[in-house]
Amino acid sequence: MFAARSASSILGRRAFSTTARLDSKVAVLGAAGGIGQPLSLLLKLNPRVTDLALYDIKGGPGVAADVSHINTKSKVKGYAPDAAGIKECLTGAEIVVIPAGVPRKPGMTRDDLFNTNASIVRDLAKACADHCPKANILIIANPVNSTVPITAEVFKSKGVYDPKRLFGVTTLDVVRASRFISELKNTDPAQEAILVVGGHSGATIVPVLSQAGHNLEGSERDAYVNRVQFGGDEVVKAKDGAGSATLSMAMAGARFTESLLKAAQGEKGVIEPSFVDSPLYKDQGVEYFASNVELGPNGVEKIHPVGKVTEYEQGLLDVCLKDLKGNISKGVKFVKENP
Ligand SMILES: NC(=O)c1ccc[n+]([C@@H]2O[C@H](COP(=O)([O-])OP(=O)(O)OC[C@H]3O[C@@H](n4cnc5c(N)ncnc54)[C@H](O)[C@@H]3O)[C@@H](O)[C@H]2O)c1
Ligand SMILES: O=C(O)C[C@H](O)C(=O)O
Repeated sequence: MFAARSASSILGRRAFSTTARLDSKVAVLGAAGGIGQPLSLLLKLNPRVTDLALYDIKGGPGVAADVSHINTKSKVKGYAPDAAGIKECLTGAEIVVIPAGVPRKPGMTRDDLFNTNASIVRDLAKACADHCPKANILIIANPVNSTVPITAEVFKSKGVYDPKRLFGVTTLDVVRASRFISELKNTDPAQEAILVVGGHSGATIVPVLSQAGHNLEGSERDAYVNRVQFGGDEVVKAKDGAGSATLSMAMAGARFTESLLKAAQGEKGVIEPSFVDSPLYKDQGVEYFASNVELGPNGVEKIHPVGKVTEYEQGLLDVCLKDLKGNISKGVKFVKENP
């Protein structure tokens, strides 16, 4: 079990169980990409995953052959981009993780990816609705604030939408928020649980530091919030044209998948932040919102409210809600106009 122990230490506070009680097929769409490859590796190391199905428009079978040599029990299969390939890949999947899509280059916003990624996600969502309508769908492809509504609209149009099973993966924002505060406070980042709410881009990412008992003031607070909101840009800039966060995102995606599997296998009290179809701000016209979500055997079990915020955090939330509304309606409109 060397591999499993290594993975648990990679994932910090979330240690893997060594006993899987159910068959759990996980499919990765975009498996040969910068995120897809390390994510597939981490999923191969997770004993809760019994079948790993790896699909990409290019290179899925190669990644699968490579990962399949790792001496953990799960079966691995790679799929080529044809109708039979995606059908077989998705059939029986309990979880589908979607990092397929183009990443940012310096100077771009996530919204600049919309024109390319909207149709990629729409088409993959159609395949999921056709071949695994009851699977939990985890959207990593950006802009998440729009690609989640796109997926929902596709599922609605096919009459199989279950709001409890669609998740925008915002875990990386929480991972960053805990890491960045630990750098300021000299604490163990694995023990820091900073709530991050809203969405997944710039001003829609709202860290609620006050609830974690940390008090930052003035320019230090502003710099912290800015770093959490624009952590993705830090990586895009450092990679200098070679893409965006891949390794930290793979860790975050593997952590979210592990949490869903734990909850599906009966563990109680599993909570992860996620961008979901949420009642919290529907009265303000915001249909999807990220907050802490308790996971269960049927996906979303309970959506936690944001809770008490400071006046400063409320100001961040107000800006977030305005931006989110536009991002969401852009995704909805796209599917209506390009079904
Ligand atoms: N949610 C987050 O926190 C988060 C974090 C990092 C990156 N991302 C996003 O994830 C996406 C992927 O990033 P990356 O660095 O892995 O990019 P990448 O270009 O390295 O990989 C993308 C992969 O998707 C594949 N692909 C493209 N179209 C496809 C299709 N129709 N079907 C199947 N596969 C397809 C490509 O062949 C490629 O292998 C980007 O949109 C990026 O912005 C999101
Ligand atoms: O910044 C990006 O474009 C990728 C991702 O959304 C991130 O937060 O790292």
